[in-house]
Amino acid sequence: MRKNIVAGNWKMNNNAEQTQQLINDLKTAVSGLETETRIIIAPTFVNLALAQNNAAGSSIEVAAQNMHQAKNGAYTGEISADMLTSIGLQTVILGHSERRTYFGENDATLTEKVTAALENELEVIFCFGELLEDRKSDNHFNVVESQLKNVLFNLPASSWEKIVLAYEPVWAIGTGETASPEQAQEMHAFIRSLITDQYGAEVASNVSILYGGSVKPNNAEEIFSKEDVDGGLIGGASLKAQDFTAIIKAI
Ligand SMILES: O=C(CO)COP(=O)(O)O
Repeated sequence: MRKNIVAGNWKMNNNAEQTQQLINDLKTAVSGLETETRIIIAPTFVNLALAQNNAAGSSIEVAAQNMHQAKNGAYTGEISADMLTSIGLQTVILGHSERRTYFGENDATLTEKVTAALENELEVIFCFGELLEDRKSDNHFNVVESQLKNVLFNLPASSWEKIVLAYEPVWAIGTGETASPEQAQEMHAFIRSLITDQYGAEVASNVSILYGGSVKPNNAEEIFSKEDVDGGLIGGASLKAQDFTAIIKAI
């Protein structure tokens, strides 16, 4: 079911003490909020169980930033879907551009990861988006279309209940440069039209499509006001309780 979501991707930030502190601050900040918006935070692997314990009883959900596609085995340093679900997690972020750029993840690996996550009944926040050169060469729609088709469009329609999309133009991540609300809406409408063509209007209208890339308290409201933008995946601004809360309130 399509829902507004504000998710914080903490990336490689916050040690155990900082994780506890930020969650405590967030809990206080969101406790009085009358909101239907789902609030998700994605701390680093080593602090997931701690975060899960700290967030218990609040409206804050905890997600992982990544997982390995194999069930288990000789993959030093990796984490499986089963390990995530075993500590009560329900959601994993997959396909972030930093994973693609620095760790060589591609459509083939991501297809395996999405399949493994869904087999373990994890919800997937699937990230994708074009590079600056793609946008400059007017190739951004083609890039996004192939990223979605190659990984997600072989899934059965029923799997889409467990998919959240996060459009993150790479040129807007951590740069302070956001897509304009119009650029975000244009791409989100295009994404929804692709899903309509492949799966029909019902599936398309039920998918939450988040925007990510330099969302801040001062631009969130305008971006979120667009019809096909169902919230955001927030990096830097999710590391401060006050900023993250302001973004949640902007929905
Ligand atoms: O990558 C992002 C979220 O996954 C966005 O990061 P910033 O909000 O820091 O640009």
